[in-house]
Amino acid sequence: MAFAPGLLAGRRVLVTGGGTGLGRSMGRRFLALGASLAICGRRGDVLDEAAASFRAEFPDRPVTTHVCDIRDAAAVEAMLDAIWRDAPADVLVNNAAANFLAQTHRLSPRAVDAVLGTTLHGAAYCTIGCGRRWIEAGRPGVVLSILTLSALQGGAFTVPSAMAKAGLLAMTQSLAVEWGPHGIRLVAIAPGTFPTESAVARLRPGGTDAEGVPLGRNGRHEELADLAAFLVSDHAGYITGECVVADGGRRFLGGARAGAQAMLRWSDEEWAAQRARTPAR
Ligand SMILES: CCCCCCCCCCC/C=C/C(=O)SCCNC(=O)CCNC(=O)[C@H](O)C(C)(C)COP(=O)(O)OP(=O)(O)OC[C@H]1O[C@@H](n2cnc3c(N)ncnc32)[C@H](O)[C@@H]1OP(=O)(O)O
Ligand SMILES: NC(=O)C1=CN([C@@H]2O[C@H](COP(=O)(O)OP(=O)(O)OC[C@H]3O[C@@H](n4cnc5c(N)ncnc54)[C@H](OP(=O)(O)O)[C@@H]3O)[C@@H](O)[C@H]2O)C=CC1
Repeated sequence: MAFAPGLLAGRRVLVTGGGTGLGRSMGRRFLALGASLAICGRRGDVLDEAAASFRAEFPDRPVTTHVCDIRDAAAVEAMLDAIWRDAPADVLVNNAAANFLAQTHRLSPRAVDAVLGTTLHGAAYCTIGCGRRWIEAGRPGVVLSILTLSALQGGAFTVPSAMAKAGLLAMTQSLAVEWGPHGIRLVAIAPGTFPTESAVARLRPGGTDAEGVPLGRNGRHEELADLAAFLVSDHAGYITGECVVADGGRRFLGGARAGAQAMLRWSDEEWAAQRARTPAR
């Protein structure tokens, strides 16, 4: 473990979509670092299985589950009321999202709404609900939103997701100003490829090689979880409105000079040949 075991001791963290994938990996890390955890999602059986696994590994750490479709603003309010009845949350992680590959000109209105409803509106309902409670109680708080590279550079064939994640970035930057005086921080992570069952099935039907990643591999869940733990901890207490990219350098290669991708695979001999071809002054 990279951090002091008590890094998040006493913190209550709500992770939306915390029953699967990256949300589950982050929740597990928060528990290991001393936090208590609330997770939500639409499928109760998935949440129960994740909670049972957490409790088996961390028997002294409180874990609660909340069946909630975050597209429904009233359901989000009911969930937050239930959490706050126990004790106020300190950290919200906007992780739940919806996405699939599709040609944009063929998307139906319901398809657009399915992605925006969860990824943008749902995260907004959760953020505003937590922020209002923190401000009314004079409590500090942290909101971490999980974005994607497409929030920064667009995302062909996942356009509603790119639009929603760009909206969350704008929310992060805007509320860092508006809520800063209340002691509320907003931060974000834009992950590259971190294989999960759901993302592979929806977005990489051909599997996940690390083509186009300068570091030559996909991200590991523990790397994202460690970054998330740092950002929500007091060690990041002066960071707000920022988005940290964790992509193995992928976006810089995308914008790199022509041929850079092939040059990554050049041997020492090919580099020597290139050196020899370079005219002296
Ligand atoms: C490791 C590999 C990763 C590679 C990453 C690189 C790629 C780009 C980076 C993107 C980063 C973002 C990643 C993620 O967000 S991963 C998380 C993905 N997880 C989820 O999406 C989970 C939740 N998703 C869902 O529940 C469903 O997929 C859905 C979004 C469809 C919502 O389900 P719901 O039951 O509410 O909706 P319906 O099934 O009724 O459908 C609603 C309308 O949407 C249309 N639809 C559904 N699927 C598609 C499709 N594939 N193409 C086009 N349209 C689709 C459906 O037909 C409905 O519309 P109509 O009623 O008009 O027919
Ligand atoms: N994996 C990757 O490589 C990348 C992932 N990301 C981001 O990371 C996050 C997690 O993705 P990942 O773990 O791969 O995917 P998952 O599909 O495993 O995670 C999505 C979670 O959100 C929940 N969820 C979906 N819709 C709703 C809803 N309407 N209300 C409540 N919960 C909902 C799902 O549970 P349920 O279906 O039970 O509701 C699920 O637990 C997402 O924000 C994604 O955009 C970003 C870049 C790359």
